[in-house]
Amino acid sequence: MAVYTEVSDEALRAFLADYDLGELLAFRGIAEGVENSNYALKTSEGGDFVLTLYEKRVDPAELPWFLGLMRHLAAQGVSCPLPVAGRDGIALRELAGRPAAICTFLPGVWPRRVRQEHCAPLGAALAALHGAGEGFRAERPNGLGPRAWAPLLERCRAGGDAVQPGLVAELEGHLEGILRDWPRGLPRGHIHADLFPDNVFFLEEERGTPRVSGLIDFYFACTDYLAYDLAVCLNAWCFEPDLAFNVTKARALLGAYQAMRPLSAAELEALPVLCRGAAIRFLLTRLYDWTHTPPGALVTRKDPLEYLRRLRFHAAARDVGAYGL
Ligand SMILES: Nc1ncnc2c1ncn2[C@@H]1O[C@H](COP(=O)(O)OP(=O)(O)OP(=O)(O)O)[C@@H](O)[C@H]1O
Ligand SMILES: N[C@@H](CCO)C(=O)O
Repeated sequence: MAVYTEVSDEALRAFLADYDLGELLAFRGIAEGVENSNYALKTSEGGDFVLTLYEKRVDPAELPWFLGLMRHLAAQGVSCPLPVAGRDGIALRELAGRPAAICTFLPGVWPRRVRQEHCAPLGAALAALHGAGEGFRAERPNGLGPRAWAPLLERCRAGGDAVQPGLVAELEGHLEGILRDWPRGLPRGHIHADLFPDNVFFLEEERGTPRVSGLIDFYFACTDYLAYDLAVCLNAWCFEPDLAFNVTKARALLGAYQAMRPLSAAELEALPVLCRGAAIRFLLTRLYDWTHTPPGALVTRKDPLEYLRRLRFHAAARDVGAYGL
């Protein structure tokens, strides 16, 4: 459930008076997502939009960077939400006491069950995203990169072993190895950093071939190793519901990505540790939410232990051969 801030009909109509979008025809809260409040809007002049009210976990000072990146990517042909400016040219505004922006609504649906056929289009879309990011000059450090992981684990220390006995010690062991092996000097650029299935929309083409129709939720985007984005996707897309790794999906994802941007020898060599890093990043943020969210809160907590299974898989991977290459 992700409508934390309620917006009244009157407040929304007053807000829209500053745009050239005509009359409000319909609006509804969107239940998905965990970070921000989202509403779908229909207006008489513009069609369909998404109104986002940025909740506590997004730093308002960073919003111009995210919106600027989305504007840049859209101008480069990436299908991503395009921030819509008011009549004064400003897209980032305030509504119900929160920073707020209207963006274009993207067609398609995200895959509830990832099939092998989704993975090649995903790889191509990721490579296109990385190419399109070139030329956006401002950088944003990855606030959930390697330097953040030890402090996050520390904050989970008190509650971690209640989730699974021995969890904190096991994670300390993994983290030490990840930080020791973390690569230096890989190609960098702007990465999405959270490209999970619920952030990628598809339209089904004839004969069941899916086509990516849009990428959303750029609020973890940052400037980091490009191959780390692939590691995030390998974790999020290539494990089955029983947490078995699906090497065919990985091969499709990596093959389509490499057809557009071949990985260097150093990136290939680093892939297993990048995957370990991506797994511990999501494990730790999930563990933090799991141990710090009061029962009955609106936020849907995600299972951190799914990422422990992934982490163990990557830790056992000797080299890139484990990913089908
Ligand atoms: N531009 C868009 N076009 C169409 N639907 C959108 C758009 N932006 C958001 N949505 C819808 O809103 C839902 C939640 O959006 P989003 O994933 O950005 O939420 P969030 O709370 O910011 O993020 P998180 O996934 O991190 O919880 C999406 O699953 C999608 O259904
Ligand atoms: N994609 C994240 C949540 C929100 O970014 C996860 O699954 O843990």
